[in-house]
Amino acid sequence: MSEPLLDVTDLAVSLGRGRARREILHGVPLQVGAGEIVGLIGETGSGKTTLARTVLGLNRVDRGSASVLGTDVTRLRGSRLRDFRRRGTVQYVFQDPLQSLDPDVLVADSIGEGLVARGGYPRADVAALVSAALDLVALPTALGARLPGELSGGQRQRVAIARAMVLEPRLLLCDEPVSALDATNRIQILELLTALRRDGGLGMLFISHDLGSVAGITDRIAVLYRGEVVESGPTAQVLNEPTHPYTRLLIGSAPTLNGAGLGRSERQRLRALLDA
Ligand SMILES: Nc1ncnc2c1ncn2[C@@H]1O[C@H](COP(=O)(O)OP(=O)(O)OP(=O)(O)O)[C@@H](O)[C@H]1O
Repeated sequence: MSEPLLDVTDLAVSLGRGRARREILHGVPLQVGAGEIVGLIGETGSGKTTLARTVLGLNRVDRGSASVLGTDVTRLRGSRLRDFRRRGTVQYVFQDPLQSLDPDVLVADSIGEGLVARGGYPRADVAALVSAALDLVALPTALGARLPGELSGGQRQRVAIARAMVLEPRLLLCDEPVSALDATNRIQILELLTALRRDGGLGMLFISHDLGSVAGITDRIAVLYRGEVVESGPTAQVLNEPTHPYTRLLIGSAPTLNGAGLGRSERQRLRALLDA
């Protein structure tokens, strides 16, 4: 890999106030290269979203760094952080597209919002770029005249992706982007994300609790367990030769990945190993 798009080194983050404050990430390493899709897999509460939010500059860190194209986002404050966000180099796609789409704002205006905030685009250019972004996610321009509530779940997720892509990001943080979708939409959105990566140097961090849904599209996988990356490597290697009990448990719990799945006693044995 040449210089990584995202280079996270020894990242430690604490959250919460007062006596409830505790360390969530304990020295995490993670890299995403240009044109690469990296899966960040872990159970609920393992710290996946915390890591993504830190890459957006939303969390203070205890130690370590999170560099995007050589800029350590964790050190940016005030106007430098606002400039970084406005540039749109890193974009976030949520599990629930309604988190990024205002229900009272027309789809086209939602998609164009980031361009307007960036400034310097005549109205006609915004409209053309919004139309191109809708086309990129295989939606008709006419759909821009609707409200998010007038779309299907799959269409809404496409709009959320268009809203991210219109800013020509270099890195897309996809946080469980298909978890709320039915099987058909899930496959279509995964295909769309794979195509977006193919067409340029876009890197993606694909966050999921479900190894099965990311195995097919990721180049590499990092397994996050209780705030630590316990295993990482090329996807095939992680799937075929898992070294950590938690990874073995994940693979065993995804029957589509290994045929039969793990028996109950083997699952119990691995859980006991983890709890030891
Ligand atoms: N603002 C906050 N203040 C205190 N604790 C927090 C805060 N945000 C998250 N946490 C805690 O940090 C831990 C990690 O949360 P995070 O959302 O990063 O996990 P996750 O792996 O993304 O989980 P999920 O798959 O359920 O989204 C959890 O124990 C959560 O309760």
